Amino acid sequence: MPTEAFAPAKVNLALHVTGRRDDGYHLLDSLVAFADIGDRIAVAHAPETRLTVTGPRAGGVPADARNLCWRAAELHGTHAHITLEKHLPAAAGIGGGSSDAAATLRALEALTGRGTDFDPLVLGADLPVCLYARAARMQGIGEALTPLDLPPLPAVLVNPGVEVPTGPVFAALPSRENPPMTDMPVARDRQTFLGWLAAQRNDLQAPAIGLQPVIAQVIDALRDADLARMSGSGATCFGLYPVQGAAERAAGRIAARHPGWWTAACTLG
Ligand SMILES: C[C@@](CO)(OP(=O)(O)O)[C@H](O)COP(=O)(O)OP(=O)(O)OC[C@H]1O[C@@H](n2ccc(N)nc2=O)[C@H](O)[C@@H]1O
Ligand SMILES: Nc1ncnc2c1ncn2[C@@H]1O[C@H](COP(=O)(O)OP(=O)(O)O)[C@@H](O)[C@H]1O
Repeated sequence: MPTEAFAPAKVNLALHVTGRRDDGYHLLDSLVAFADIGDRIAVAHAPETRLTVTGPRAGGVPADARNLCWRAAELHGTHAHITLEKHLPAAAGIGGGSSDAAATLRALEALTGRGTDFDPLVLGADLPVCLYARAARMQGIGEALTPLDLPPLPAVLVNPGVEVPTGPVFAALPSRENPPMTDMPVARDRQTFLGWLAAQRNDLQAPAIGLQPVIAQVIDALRDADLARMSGSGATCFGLYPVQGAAERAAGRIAARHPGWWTAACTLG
């Protein structure tokens, strides 16, 4: 019987780059939320590690040891047949590979009863938050997490179909020492929260637009949202809407105008 796990899309609602370590990794101050859409993982015992990638976004995703799911299983020390049903675009700033690896580890724990006994950072800076899989403030290079309660946020995610590798976007930052997020208000009603969020930033947005100018068109396509911003190192952008129906209508409009883009309505929280 395979054991299944959900790999939700990760969205950086704000992402401040506050410094750089001696090893080149950047210090972050980020508000991370998770969507109710994502990839699906199933694992079953097997004589050796095997990966099958299926689903609408399987194209181009490696099905070998380059895949973070495969590496997660090897580090867990379990031979498994992993099935990855890919719904999220890859190299898109929404943690596809990291969330898949985290879901693989959750599924392997359920299958074997054994947890993760290695430092998840070896699989990437986004692994700790993707293992947590709930809204959090993320600091350090990604290892320091503070849990948060967010109001449910109806949203649209839009990706223009260009892959943006993370390293080159960090390398294109004009400044590596920027102010951290301001203190989040204690009241977490939607209006107060959105007012605060609008005053935060994604420091990777301008360098990513420099590398892929189409990202500016994506933000423009989301101009009727209460707030539109890029997630992670891009190119996926999110727009926040007052209610789910408004998000679904906006997603429909954007998909009709830009049939080549990946567009999805969801709720973040
Ligand atoms: C930028 C973020 C924000 O959540 O998201 P994505 O755009 O990847 O979704 C993450 O920090 C990405 O995490 P992850 O994708 O796991 O990155 P890693 O594989 O560890 O690193 C890829 C490359 O990004 C740069 N990097 C990453 C994280 C960090 N704190 N500082 C960095 O400088 C390094 O050049 C590194 O070689
Ligand atoms: N499970 C996976 N899903 C998608 N891409 C993966 C996966 N494992 C490894 N990769 C590789 O990692 C690269 C970054 O993908 P991804 O983790 O989705 O990006 P990001 O870090 O921007 O969210 C891709 O180009 C792909 O080749």
